[in-house]
Amino acid sequence: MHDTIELEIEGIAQGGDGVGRHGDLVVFVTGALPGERVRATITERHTRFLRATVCDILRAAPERVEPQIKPGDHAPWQHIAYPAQVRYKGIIVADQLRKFLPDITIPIQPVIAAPHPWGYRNSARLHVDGATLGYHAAGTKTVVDLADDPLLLPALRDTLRSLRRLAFAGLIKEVTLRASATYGYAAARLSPTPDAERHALWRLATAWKASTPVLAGVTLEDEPFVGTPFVYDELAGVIFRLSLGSFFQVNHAQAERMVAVVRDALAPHGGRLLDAYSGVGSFALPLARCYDEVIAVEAYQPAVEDGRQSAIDNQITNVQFINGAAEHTVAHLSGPFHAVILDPPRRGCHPALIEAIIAHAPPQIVYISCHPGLIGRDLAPLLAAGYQITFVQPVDLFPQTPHIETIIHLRSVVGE
Ligand SMILES: C[S@@+](CC[C@H](N)C(=O)[O-])C[C@H]1O[C@@H](n2cnc3c(N)ncnc32)[C@H](O)[C@@H]1O
Repeated sequence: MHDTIELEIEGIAQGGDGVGRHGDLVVFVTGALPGERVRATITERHTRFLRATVCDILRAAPERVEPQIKPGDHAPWQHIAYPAQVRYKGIIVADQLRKFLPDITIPIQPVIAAPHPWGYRNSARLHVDGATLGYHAAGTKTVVDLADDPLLLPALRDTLRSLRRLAFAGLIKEVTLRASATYGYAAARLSPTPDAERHALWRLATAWKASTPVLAGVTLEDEPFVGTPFVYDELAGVIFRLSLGSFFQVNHAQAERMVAVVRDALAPHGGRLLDAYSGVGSFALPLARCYDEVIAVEAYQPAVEDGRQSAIDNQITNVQFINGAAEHTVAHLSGPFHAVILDPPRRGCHPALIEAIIAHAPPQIVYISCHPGLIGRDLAPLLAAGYQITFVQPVDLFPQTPHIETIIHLRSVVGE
């Protein structure tokens, strides 16, 4: 039997929970908003804090709205009006920076809000359990059926609707979808169950493609299977070839804005740019015209192949893609670099990469974080090496969720 407590919610935490107090303890309450009084069920007890989940809202905040998706794990902030989501994301970034860098006054720009708070996602990864097709419930492997997902672009909603009409049970355990935001079509990747027969999978993929006008192809894992294995999408004036497994920002409109922010931040351009964790070259290729040479380092081979092919397709000749782990590769590159972009995955930058960047001593660095809690850890050695933050620009790539993308520009003040 879990205990319940009543409390006032006074703040918002990294990760999206409301924050209140119970006696001397801080309480992180999932589903609660600042300004609310709630009754909450305690789910975890620690020495200095508790975790809890809202069970009754005794006084609702004016920002609270009716959720669109039930159950709601897939869009954990959908109960917050969109302008308040944007405001809270700004507060979270500011709090995290203050926590890790308390002695530095940091200019934080207002969060760039998304133009479409719903219907923006260009990719999805769904799981299959028997005849249930859906997403994992938060922190579990339980597959929750979501008849329709309003976070997705229309091409993905159509593609999923037609898959639901087919007999996929027992054949597949996972489906990855990618849509082209520019051209309005999709491709899919199936992960088969161990017992699935190839011919049965082929019949499923063929029937799915034939009954879905916007579905251009289906791969079996990474193997081309039916139709095209690629999606083409245009970003910042470059047409990208995208394999199903390559990273590409899920929110196309906001990805355009990110490229513009990074390009403007790095002006004046010229010389050599290093794009570490480059993916398919979402920054490297659009910025190629601003530099004499761009070196893009990426660990995932299919993304490197996509990047190289996109460079050829777009007649970009001054970008070199290197397939390798950035932490092993960058130290061996010959410099100088006039600017560096660091856009690591959620776990942040490898310390060996930060060391290698410091050794190259580029005058400017753009660090892009998708985890505000790690910004301080990754930036501390750069600040100690003589870089200063010139500005911080949060961008909302993930409406209806507490995830935040933050662009940080640093300039070397060594020798100034
Ligand atoms: C957040 S994504 C950024 C990709 C790209 N900058 C973009 O905006 O599309 C991080 C990328 O880092 C790659 N990656 C992960 N670990 C890596 C490593 N150790 N070295 C190089 N690349 C890595 C991932 O495959 C992914 O493409």
